[in-house]
Amino acid sequence: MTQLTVYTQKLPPAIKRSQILQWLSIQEDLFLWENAAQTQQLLTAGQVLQVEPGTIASFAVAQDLLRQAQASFQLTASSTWQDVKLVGSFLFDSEDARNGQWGTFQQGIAYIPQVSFVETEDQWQVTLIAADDSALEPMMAQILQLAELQPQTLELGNYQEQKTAQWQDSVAQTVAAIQQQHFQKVVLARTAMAQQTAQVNWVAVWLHLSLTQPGYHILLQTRDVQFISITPERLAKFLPNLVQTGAVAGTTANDLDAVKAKQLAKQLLQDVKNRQEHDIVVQGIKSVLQQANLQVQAPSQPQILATANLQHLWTPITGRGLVRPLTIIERLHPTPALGGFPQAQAVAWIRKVETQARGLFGAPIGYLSAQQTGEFAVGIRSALVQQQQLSFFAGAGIVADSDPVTEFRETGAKLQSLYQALTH
Ligand SMILES: C=C(O[C@@H]1C=C(C(=O)O)C=C[C@H]1O)C(=O)O
Repeated sequence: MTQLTVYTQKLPPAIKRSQILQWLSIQEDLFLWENAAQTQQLLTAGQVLQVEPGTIASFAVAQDLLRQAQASFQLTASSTWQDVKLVGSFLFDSEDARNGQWGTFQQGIAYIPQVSFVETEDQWQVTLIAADDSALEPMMAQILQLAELQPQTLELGNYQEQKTAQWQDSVAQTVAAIQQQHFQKVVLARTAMAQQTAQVNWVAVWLHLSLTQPGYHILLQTRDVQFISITPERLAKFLPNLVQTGAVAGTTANDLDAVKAKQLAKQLLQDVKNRQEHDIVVQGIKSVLQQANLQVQAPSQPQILATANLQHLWTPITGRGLVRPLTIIERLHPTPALGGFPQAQAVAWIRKVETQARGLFGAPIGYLSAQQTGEFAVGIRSALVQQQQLSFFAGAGIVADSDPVTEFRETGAKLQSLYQALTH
């Protein structure tokens, strides 16, 4: 095997993000990521090290890719292991036999990209992993000459949500199972479909989301299949000896009128059912961190996390100590915000009552450097795009006193989040 070297350099200040995006839009295998605070961006193209074909991108396989990278890549004076990143998305439930419905993404996806652009604190840098750096200067020259990419919205038709009666029945069945004490909480997902009526540049759509929507902005594209998300939810951010995670669960509407929005937030903070739903997630996450021997800190009361059309209860949670990122992710996922509690029983129930495989929906999506720093979000407010067809997914936490009609409305609003954001 040719020796691969990690070349990192600062970008010339004249290069604009919209030119990088223009260049990316003519590349293959894209991973575009921007955090919710818009302080970090990671935009990548190509793959240099990937999971063997036919193998599930499990947490162990991902860890092994990073190990292989460290064993075989060479650094230069200006690059560090921080510049070598694994990107991708794991599966929500790798045991679901129906994941084949997700085509290109049926095994999840994890790889080390060939070219990565990273922005931290207003400074862009590029990393190329290759046999030599001869491609780097021509690439910079090409990007500098490109026009700025303009944002694009999507034209969608034939929007159809999963049938009401069928879904409300599954909520009622779940409530009954909870009342019989099989589990305390289960998150049930609902789907919607729509057709793209015009061709679009997905990088330009991602740019539109980045310019108009709160939350993370994530696009995964491989062989003309896309997974796109504007999730508000962090699964975990990893810094040396620190993991920052949190519980996002409990939902109400948002409102353009600030007074009304505040009123809705106040009601949500006082709502017994939502607080209970939220608390199950807080306890679930805390106990995972404690079992990993981390020192856990969290405020005793939730705060509000707002998206364009919704408001959620949110409790930030940190763990300090010896952090092994992929082990933490493996244990956290799915948190009771997406699976339920207890975890194994909830996931088995989801597999039984939901009509489709979740694939990447609700799964950890993000990046991790060879220095074990990085961040994973929870892939909600998301859609899979296959041959002009978009499949949207949304879930709601079901507890003992959930009402099927209210939960139906909540999933409807969540399904609408990305639909509205893509088309307006
Ligand atoms: C499952 C989703 O959202 C999750 C469930 C929530 C809830 O039940 O209140 C809130 C935020 C998310 O953790 C989704 O948006 O699809």
